[in-house]
Amino acid sequence: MTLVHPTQPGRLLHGSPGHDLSWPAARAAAWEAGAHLAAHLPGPETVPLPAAAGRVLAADLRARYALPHYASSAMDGWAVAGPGPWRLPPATPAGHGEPPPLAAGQAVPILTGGALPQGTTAVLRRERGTVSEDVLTVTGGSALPDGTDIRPAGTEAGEGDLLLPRGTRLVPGAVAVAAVAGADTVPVAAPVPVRLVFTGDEVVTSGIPAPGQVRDAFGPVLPACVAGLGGTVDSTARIGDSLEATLEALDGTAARRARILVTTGGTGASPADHVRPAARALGAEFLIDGIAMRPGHPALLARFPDGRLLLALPGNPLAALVAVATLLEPALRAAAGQPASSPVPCRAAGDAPPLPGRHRLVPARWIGSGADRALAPAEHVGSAMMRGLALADALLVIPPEGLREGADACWLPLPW
Ligand SMILES: Nc1nc2c(c(=O)[nH]1)N[C@H]1C(S)=C(S)[C@@H](COP(=O)(O)OP(=O)(O)OC[C@H]3O[C@@H](n4cnc5c(N)ncnc54)[C@H](O)[C@@H]3O)O[C@H]1N2
Ligand code: MOO
Repeated sequence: MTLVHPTQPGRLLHGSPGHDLSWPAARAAAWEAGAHLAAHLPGPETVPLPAAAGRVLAADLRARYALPHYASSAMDGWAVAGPGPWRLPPATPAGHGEPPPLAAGQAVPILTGGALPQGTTAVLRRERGTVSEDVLTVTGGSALPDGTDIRPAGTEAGEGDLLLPRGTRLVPGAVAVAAVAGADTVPVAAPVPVRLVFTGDEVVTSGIPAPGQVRDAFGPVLPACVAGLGGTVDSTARIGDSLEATLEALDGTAARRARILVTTGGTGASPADHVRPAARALGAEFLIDGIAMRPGHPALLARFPDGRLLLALPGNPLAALVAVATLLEPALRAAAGQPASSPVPCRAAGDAPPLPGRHRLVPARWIGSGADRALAPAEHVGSAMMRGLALADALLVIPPEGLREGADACWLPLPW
């Protein structure tokens, strides 16, 4: 099976392809640019826990007490002491309060999560017990080993255990563990304000596009990508293909509030493409001026004199999202105080011919299982196509020398 076609002969590339940065070097440079930005952002702030979702933790979070902090019941039923049968106190309702101690041969009703009385040796779950005249027995008479359905204190964490390292993005599970561990407020990294600028006279945002028009693939998705990587969308703009509009979009009041500007389209060298000329006119330093990768080679990373980063994504939708995974992911993660991510080793399903000097990133899906698990490139993965990416599990990274069926390869997570 052939994964991708080799370079079409005679295909023109933007700029001077010999100067495109290699894909690994581009990722490293994007990380460095983000880390440089982070060093110039305001320090961490403390926010109430309910406002912390999506933010990045600025200090290690430790358990303020053992989890659970008291021995508790894992089931609704009875706390029992010693071997049965057990005598029940008359008409004691199950509750969550501190119960009186149990002597051997006694039992008391208990609820899931309830504190166990001192002396408890096991919990008998409701459906396994029979009560007759205040005497409780195990239904069917089987034994109840000590420790059954007891959650001992500290089984999940001891007091002071590290639960979330600094740099963790506070996804719902992380917020929940912070809450159960006793956090009321958390220190989070300063927000990284991002401005999104969508270019293109031909781009329409609703309905059926006329011939020559395209439906905007980026407006509905880039905010989610930015949030998923730890950034905050501060403003958005939609502009036509003019230099004046591009200059204003990159340097107006809203643009100056942002620390990272992300543009879509207009990265080429045609008279309708204004991102590079505008960046140059504004004195930007080009950190990455094209990447030796496919798709997405015209992507650009530049720094304005005031330190703001410009990340220019190519207009072709798959190219743009591959550039998000290649550049925005490391840059924004670094700026937001998260650790670097690295490509993950895997096996590739199928062959890919060499493409000298260029990495290829292909939307791919997992096939097989166990030792046969491998990433197989999806269909519909042309640079202007979204169908393959839509159902992909990952981006398969094909090195310039290509891949043989079953060869060791690596993958990048999708940037959301
Ligand atoms: N002569 C050459 N032409 C092109 C080259 C080349 O090397 N030489 N490279 C091609 C590659 S690769 C890419 S990628 C694109 C990059 O184009 P631009 O960044 O300048 O983007 P545009 O020209 O504005 O648009 C390209 C394409 O993408 C569509 N587009 C733009 N915005 C959106 C959007 N919001 N949603 C969906 N689609 C969008 C646009 O309509 C065009 O079809 O250049 C190639 N050309
Ligand atoms: O290779 Mo372009 O960057 O078509 O997508």
